[in-house]
Amino acid sequence: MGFRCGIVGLPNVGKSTLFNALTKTAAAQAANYPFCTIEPNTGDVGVPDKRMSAIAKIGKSAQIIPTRITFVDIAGLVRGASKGEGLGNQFLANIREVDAIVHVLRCFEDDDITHVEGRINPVADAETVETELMLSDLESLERRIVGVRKKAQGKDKEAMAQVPIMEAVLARLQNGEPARVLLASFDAEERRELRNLNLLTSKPVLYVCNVAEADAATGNEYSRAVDEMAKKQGARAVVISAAIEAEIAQLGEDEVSEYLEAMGLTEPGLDRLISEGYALLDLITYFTVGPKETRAWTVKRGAKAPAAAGVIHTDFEKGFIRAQTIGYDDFVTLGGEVAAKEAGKARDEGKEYVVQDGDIMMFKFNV
Ligand SMILES: Nc1ncnc2c1ncn2[C@@H]1O[C@H](COP(=O)(O)OP(=O)(O)OP(=O)(O)O)[C@@H](O)[C@H]1O
Ligand SMILES: [Mg+2]
Repeated sequence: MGFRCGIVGLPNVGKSTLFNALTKTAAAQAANYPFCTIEPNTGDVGVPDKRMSAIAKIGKSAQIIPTRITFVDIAGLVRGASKGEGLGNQFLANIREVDAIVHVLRCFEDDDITHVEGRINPVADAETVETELMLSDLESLERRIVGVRKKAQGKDKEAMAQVPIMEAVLARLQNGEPARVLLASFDAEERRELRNLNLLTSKPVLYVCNVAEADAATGNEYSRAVDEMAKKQGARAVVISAAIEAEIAQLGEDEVSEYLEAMGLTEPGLDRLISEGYALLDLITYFTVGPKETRAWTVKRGAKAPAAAGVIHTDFEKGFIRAQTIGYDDFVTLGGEVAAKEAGKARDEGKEYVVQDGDIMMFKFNV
């Protein structure tokens, strides 16, 4: 399955440059991982997590294996995409299949690199793309609601629950607002209904300001304008120079820190991008520790212990008995499993336990 972030934006803004850097870095970070069959523009990346080295040191693990998420490099969109312009239809179909959107905005000036609108204005670019997504949602909802209303009149329970959600979204879209603005006021049930509609504008968004190399450390006037816009939407934005990231991806491990320092950076922008993408997907991490490896596993926030066990193996979920659980802070402060047990900080958790980010878990199961 895997959780997927789609890289979206106007043509020629740096999406593929970023994607290539992402996937190259990933290969370097976890070379011991078997490579799954990968479609041309889909790539798995390891999620950097500083907690893992602390755990591995205490657990004397021979290896560190990060958890992974998937990035999808999607074709550039142009004005009119929702009416099939450019690669519009395919582009929109590709976005429908991702869980979250990484929206790349051109925030660098360079006369040699064509901008489809002939000027640099990332906020207007974001609106152009968002408008196409909204138009596409609007068209699809207007089409679907006719049938659902009919069913609701026939007292179909599912349809009766869907109609008010669809109407609320339609009202927002007609007002030029994306479906995601409704999430804040929706309860869990309404959110599920909204998610089931699988609209483009209900997916969470992260803005990436692709700046010139010289602006990577500080951002620039363009990225600050994007920041403002993101804040108003309750979204987040990161500043990255895809050009720098592409450069870093070519370097050897020992050259990276020197290069970063020369650029005034403390960490690769990609690490931040991956972490933000992970947060966007509403995922949390738990760990397993042993002499062989310290390993990170991903679950949806709110997942219970058996489901978490099932991420490792379906048998762990089917035969779940209990999970020995140590909080990350306890594990690190006390200095490992034995000490945590002595201090009474190794909890036996049952089927109803909601996994917390950073938990160190060991499952007891029986098949
Ligand atoms: N931060 C940057 N500074 C300068 N040039 C950049 C930067 N980021 C990308 N570029 C350049 O912009 C051009 C377009 O990049 P890229 O092919 O990655 O765009 P794209 O968004 O994938 O385009 P398309 O939608 O057409 O696939 C490339 O020549 C790339 O080197
Ligand atoms: Mg591209």
